[in-house]
Amino acid sequence: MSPSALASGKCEPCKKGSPKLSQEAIEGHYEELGGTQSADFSQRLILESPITIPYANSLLKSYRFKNFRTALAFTNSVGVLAEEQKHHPRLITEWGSVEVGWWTHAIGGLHTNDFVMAAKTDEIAQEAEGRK
Ligand SMILES: C[C@H](O)[C@H](O)[C@H]1CNC2=NC(N)=NC(=O)C2=N1
Repeated sequence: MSPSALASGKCEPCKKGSPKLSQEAIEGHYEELGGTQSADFSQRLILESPITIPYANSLLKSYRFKNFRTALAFTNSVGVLAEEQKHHPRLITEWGSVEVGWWTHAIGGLHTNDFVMAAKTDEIAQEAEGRK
């Protein structure tokens, strides 16, 4: 799947028994997302953390903005997408940046939904006002 294929995907209902992605599938999707990155993005994948932290096995990315207003507008757009797709991120909005975290709490790990949402979030960011 290319980044644009991921971005045009739809989230499927995810229940407790849904399978987690394999390490191989995660790395494949992660590379696909990498194609949409630009230098001012920082994206990292936290996998197999030796300590128990709430966001181990999640897909995190910081998007930078010129001020708080534009960061908040982007946050709200991602929120609208989340409600549409019924898949919800962790959002940390600060002056000049928003950190978006995707993971699937129903399975305690990463699902294709997370990569679909990350690709859609990148698209929103590309159109967002006040990107830095
Ligand atoms: C019933 C509802 O669709 C589920 O609880 C959804 C809601 N949004 C969700 N969002 C995320 N990130 N992970 C989930 O497992 C999840 N489950």
